[in-house]
Amino acid sequence: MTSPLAVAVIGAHGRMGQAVCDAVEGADDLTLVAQLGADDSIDALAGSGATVAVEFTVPSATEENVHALIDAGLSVVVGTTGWADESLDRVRRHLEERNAGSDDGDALGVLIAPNFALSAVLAMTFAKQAARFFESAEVVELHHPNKVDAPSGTALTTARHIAEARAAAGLGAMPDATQTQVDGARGAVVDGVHVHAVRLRGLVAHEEILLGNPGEQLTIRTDSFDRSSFMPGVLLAVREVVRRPGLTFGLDQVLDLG
Ligand SMILES: NC(=O)C1=CN([C@@H]2O[C@H](COP(=O)(O)OP(=O)(O)OC[C@H]3O[C@@H](n4cnc5c(N)ncnc54)[C@H](O)[C@@H]3O)[C@@H](O)[C@H]2O)C=CC1
Ligand SMILES: O=C(O)C1=N[C@H](C(=O)O)C[C@H](O)C1
Repeated sequence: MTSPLAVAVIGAHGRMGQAVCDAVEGADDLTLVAQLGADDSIDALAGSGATVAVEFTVPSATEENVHALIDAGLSVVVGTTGWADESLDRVRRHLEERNAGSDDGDALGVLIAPNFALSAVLAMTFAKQAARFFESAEVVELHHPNKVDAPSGTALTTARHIAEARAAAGLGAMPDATQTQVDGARGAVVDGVHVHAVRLRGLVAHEEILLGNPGEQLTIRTDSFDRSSFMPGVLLAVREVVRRPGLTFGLDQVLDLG
């Protein structure tokens, strides 16, 4: 029998961190060896035996944590939002330097996913597939009011995928004759796609992608009613990241949906 994969959780006292600790403890093939909070240094992992870290913290801390975890010799699964292209490039380069000359078994991986819920991953995939067939597309994300960032990482990724698909299909700007009377009335604009953020007590994490043509509409909707929805994806990522040297962005890559 192979020994369980040793997992450290960074941001362990947060909403997602706590759920991840419980999920890891409930998995026969994983063992929880460290739980770090905001006041702990990554150096505290020395001697823990951790092979993989799961990182759910805050956008302002996540990149620094990931570099420190690579330096500490761990593969990393990241759910924290706020990843710009330049940050992803820095992590990709760091991994290339760290993995140069390593045996396959020693090479490190980092898997960053804006959303680990299967329904959300599929919604993003379907939106990307549908985008080229519609004149109009807008994204509405709806979350609990304790969320620190807007728009959500999922909505940003969805909008970017829609914009890429439209550009590849040669579609121009979307029809929109509106003159806004109040700043922000039409939401944020991400690569030409309008994105609207709702914060409402009682919600967890939800997104609607609205696609319109003359006389018809396609609505793609994903709802996470509970943080348990993210756990199968997080655990899958933990098991996969040790087999995937380098940077992987999006759970769709692991599910062969990319
Ligand atoms: N990818 C996905 O599927 C999901 C991603 N998220 C994202 O995960 C992040 C965390 O979300 P929540 O758990 O709801 O937030 P939260 O606010 O409940 O938890 C964040 C935790 O990180 C801790 N923290 C802050 N700086 C730290 C540092 N330098 N080192 C260690 N811990 C630190 C905080 O003290 C807090 O306990 C957000 O960016 C959120 O958007 C949330 C849900 C699903
Ligand atoms: O903060 C949250 O709760 C969530 N954050 C992620 C995001 O910003 O996309 C994923 C999910 O929407 C929940």
